[in-house]
Amino acid sequence: MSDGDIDARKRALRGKAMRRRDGLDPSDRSLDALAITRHVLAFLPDDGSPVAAYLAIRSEVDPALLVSLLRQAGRSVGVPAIDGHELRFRIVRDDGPLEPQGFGTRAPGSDVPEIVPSVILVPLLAFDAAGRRLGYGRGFYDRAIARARGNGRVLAVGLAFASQLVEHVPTDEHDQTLDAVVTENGVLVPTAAVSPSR
Ligand SMILES: Nc1nc2c(c(=O)[nH]1)N(C=O)[C@@H](CNc1ccc(C(=O)N[C@@H](CCC(=O)O)C(=O)O)cc1)CN2
Ligand SMILES: Nc1ncnc2c1ncn2[C@@H]1O[C@H](COP(=O)(O)OP(=O)(O)OP(=O)(O)O)[C@@H](O)[C@H]1O
Repeated sequence: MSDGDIDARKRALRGKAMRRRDGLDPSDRSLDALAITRHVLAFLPDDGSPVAAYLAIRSEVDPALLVSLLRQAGRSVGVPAIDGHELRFRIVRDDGPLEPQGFGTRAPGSDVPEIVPSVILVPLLAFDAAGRRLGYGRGFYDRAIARARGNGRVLAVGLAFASQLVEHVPTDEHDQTLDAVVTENGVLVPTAAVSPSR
């Protein structure tokens, strides 16, 4: 299958997955985010290492409570800022100013120090049981995860509502598979053998 076909399949799934997630009831989303927070806290290595989270947009799983609990536990937490084609994870501070980043996202400015995360919490539109993930289609997270993996051990953990699970996410060679996906139902650790996607 050509890359063009994969891109077209991704685009079709992206639209469908966005509509499905946007259609979830907001109070269900809040309750599910609470359950996801509990599952993540039980699952993450309790080693005080830095964690990359994100500032939720649209109907994403909102990790805000998780971020404050991790910070209260003394961990550095970063959120993504776009720097050219790369994401930098800048430290979250109380009431620190945020700059608009496009697509409704905001981030701490370039004066704010970066973290090198040992865990990256990843937003997504759809995932499958093998840990394949679909994002907004700019490849930012694929590049960030690939770079972090190139520099050492990192756990890429998707945060998702269980209803975002699909049969199969089409992938190309750039796509990074998640080490785990946490939903309101618990932690999904993908089975080792990831079958070829095409
Ligand atoms: N909460 C959150 N923060 C995040 C991400 C995310 O997925 N979720 N990102 C994960 O990557 C990065 C931001 N991703 C972006 C993705 C697309 C565009 C963008 O401008 N997209 C379109 C506009 C489309 C539209 O408005 O409908 C464009 O190409 O012009 C900007 C940022 C970093 N921060
Ligand atoms: N490591 C990489 N190097 C170069 N290009 C890449 C890399 N990763 C992804 N891309 C390119 O970025 C574009 C978007 O990728 P893709 O559709 O996989 O994004 P996504 O996973 O849906 O979104 P995101 O990672 O931004 O949340 C594709 O054209 C892909 O080829």
